[in-house]
Amino acid sequence: MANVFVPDDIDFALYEQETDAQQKVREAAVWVQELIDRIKNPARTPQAFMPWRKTMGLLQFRPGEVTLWGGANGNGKSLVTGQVALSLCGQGERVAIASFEMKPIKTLERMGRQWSGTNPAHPAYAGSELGLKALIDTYEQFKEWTGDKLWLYDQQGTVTAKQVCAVIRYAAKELKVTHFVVDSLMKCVAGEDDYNGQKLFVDELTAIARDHQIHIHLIHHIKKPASEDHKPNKYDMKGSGAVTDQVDNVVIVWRNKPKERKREEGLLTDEANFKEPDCLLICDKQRNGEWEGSIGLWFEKDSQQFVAALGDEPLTLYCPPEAY
Ligand SMILES: Nc1ncnc2c1ncn2[C@@H]1O[C@H](COP(=O)(O)OP(=O)(O)OP(=O)(O)O)[C@@H](O)[C@H]1O
Repeated sequence: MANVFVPDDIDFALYEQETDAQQKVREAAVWVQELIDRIKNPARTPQAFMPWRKTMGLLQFRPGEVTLWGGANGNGKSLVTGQVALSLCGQGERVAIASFEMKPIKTLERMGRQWSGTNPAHPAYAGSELGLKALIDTYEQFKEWTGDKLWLYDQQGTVTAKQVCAVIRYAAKELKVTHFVVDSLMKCVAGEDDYNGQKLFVDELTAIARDHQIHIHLIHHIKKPASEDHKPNKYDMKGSGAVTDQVDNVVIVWRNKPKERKREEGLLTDEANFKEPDCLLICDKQRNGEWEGSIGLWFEKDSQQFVAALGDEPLTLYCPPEAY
């Protein structure tokens, strides 16, 4: 299974130093030369995208940037970012996840379902020797596939911002990780009203991302909305407003509870089920990209995946999206 690294095994103190001051003032000609070089040699830099073909080209997870993933409790932030992480691995990226809310085994249980596209607890497998063998084979493949692609940091509860930054530096330097997922911001600071702590932490994350040329995905909660019908935006984030100012991208995961209510009440028509997504990814900021907007997704329960249209098969996450 994926590599798990724990605080007891590694001396993270070695990675606690502040980011070195960078040489900040340089003549513009240095960068103009870089533009000339790019024109002369427009070699395509590797790009990291979201897993769905319909999202290709809309939002990129660029090296040196931080993406803030926001949403209310239970709205699917961990599931979406887990699926994105698997897809990034499929695109050749090396990903580490530090969830201070969920144990690695639980994170991997969900990601295993997403990767295999199936629910191992499905009654179809029960009592079937062939079914059991197929499942074990699939999970053996999952284990092998994750080997040089996926790492999980094993520590739950509250940590200090300094510790988290050290873990990310370690992962970038020693494990050559290119994407780091932190779940979630509030576990890394003193509290919801610790505005300065939040600002300093996110500032440090942007510096680490830039210095190590990795992408950091930071999960964050929104303030309790007045109604679940409200589609949040970047101003609904908990804590300091500076957080959204500092990050490069903001994506909000909104679960369509009004649709779920209609279904429970027997009022959801086939047409509405087809037209209305189960989840919206609302991109409310993309500093270095032109697109902002919403992406509708449907929840596929067995695989715990989000798919692009009602009835779509789960995605093959071990391939890059263009291969689907
Ligand atoms: N759009 C959806 N439709 C149906 N079920 C959903 C949807 N989104 C999430 N869920 C369910 O909600 C559960 C919680 O999802 P998840 O843990 O990803 O939320 P979260 O936003 O990370 O929550 P928290 O903020 O509490 O960590 C999932 O196990 C899934 O079953």
